[in-house]
Amino acid sequence: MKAVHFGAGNIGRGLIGQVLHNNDFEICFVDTFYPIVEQLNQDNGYWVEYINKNRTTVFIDQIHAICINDLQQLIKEIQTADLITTSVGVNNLEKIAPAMTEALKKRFEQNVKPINILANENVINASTLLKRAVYQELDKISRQLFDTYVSFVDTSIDRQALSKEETAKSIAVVEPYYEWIINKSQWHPNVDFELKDVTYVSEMEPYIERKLFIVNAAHAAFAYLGALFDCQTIQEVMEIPDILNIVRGFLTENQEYFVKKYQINQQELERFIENTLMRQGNPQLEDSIERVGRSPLRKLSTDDRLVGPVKKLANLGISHVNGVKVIAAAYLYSNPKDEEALALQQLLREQSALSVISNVSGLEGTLLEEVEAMYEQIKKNKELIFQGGGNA
Ligand SMILES: NC(=O)c1ccc[n+]([C@@H]2O[C@H](COP(=O)([O-])OP(=O)(O)OC[C@H]3O[C@@H](n4cnc5c(N)ncnc54)[C@H](O)[C@@H]3O)[C@@H](O)[C@H]2O)c1
Ligand SMILES: O=P(O)(O)OC[C@@H](O)[C@@H](O)[C@H](O)[C@H](O)CO
Repeated sequence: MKAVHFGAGNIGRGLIGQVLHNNDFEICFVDTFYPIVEQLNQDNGYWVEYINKNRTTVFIDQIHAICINDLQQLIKEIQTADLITTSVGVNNLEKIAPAMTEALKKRFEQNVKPINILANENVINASTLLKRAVYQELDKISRQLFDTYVSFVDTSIDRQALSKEETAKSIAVVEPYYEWIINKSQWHPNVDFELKDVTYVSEMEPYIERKLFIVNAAHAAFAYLGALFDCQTIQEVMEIPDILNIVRGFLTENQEYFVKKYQINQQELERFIENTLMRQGNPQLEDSIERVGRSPLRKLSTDDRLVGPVKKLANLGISHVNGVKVIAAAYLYSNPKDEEALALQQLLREQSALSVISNVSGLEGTLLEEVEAMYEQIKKNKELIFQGGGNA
């Protein structure tokens, strides 16, 4: 079988490519970054290195790659594909939609075999977002074809996937742990294979929310609090007890939401949180604040990992004091190499904090005032973030 995967970056190679390879797929990677396309074609594969004691490596073969602007080749690849997957970053889904749509339309001129499309991005319902972008490209007749033959299947993926350069080659570097959860209820009824080594569920919401509001929430909290105190890596931040305290408090607050909303067992959640913290603090990892804190406007948006859970807690009348601290710290994130961080700081120079927080995070009322007050406070004196009964 053949998969066409958009995005040959860290998780594309370090998780999706590897799992599909273990499912006997040949993979065509599609990317905008020519050097990785060239490398994959030169080697007909790539190396994955595990972050374990022996630094075990595995070579993933049956690989080739194309550039996304090579539309004729993309059409050929999608013509014979059994599965389409992505991991390009949420903000790039709209950018891949036109080429993907064009190639699928051509496929359906000759081949009406149904196909599943799985967008694997850190956002709630990434495939549904991609579907929206694809359908914007379609006229009424094509929509009917796509309704019949394409299923957009939401997923949640979890693995800390980095990469390193060795002898001018990019090697995927991953923790052994991973989770790839797929919404079975969206799987096309006439596609007769299932993937192994993944988890199928019938309801996606609790899983993607748990991933985003615990795993990614913790990560982002470490990144933005760490940046405030001039740290370089997540592992370095986790050595600071007062910061660890705030993040633990934030996760304990978020845990309450899961208990209330999904009646998930408290002890099970506590184990999940401890396991997350252990994974993120893995001393063999060196995960930069710059990577984990990338795109702060996305991470501060209304349904994402920081504001999403805090809004829900506020609506339920549950304590969210640590969440407010983390959001305020995120608003102070500045990094000249990150376009969104630059844009965020520019906004804060041009407008009042109240109006920026309201526009970027969609907050209003008391919660908006709480975040703004904390932002102003720690902007004057960052040590104040450790005051005020912040430990949940
Ligand atoms: N790295 C992780 O640990 C991890 C874990 C879980 C989920 N994710 C999610 O997976 C996605 C990818 O993350 P990553 O860490 O692999 O990022 P990355 O930057 O390493 O990889 C993204 C790849 O997509 C390519 N790309 C960008 N725009 C494109 C376009 N228009 N067409 C084709 N290719 C394009 C880039 O060139 C790059 O190779 C993100 O949504 C991220 O949130 C990452
Ligand atoms: O990829 P982002 O920018 O949404 O978030 C950065 C990290 O938190 C993320 O990549 C994690 O490492 C990953 O989601 C772990 O599964």
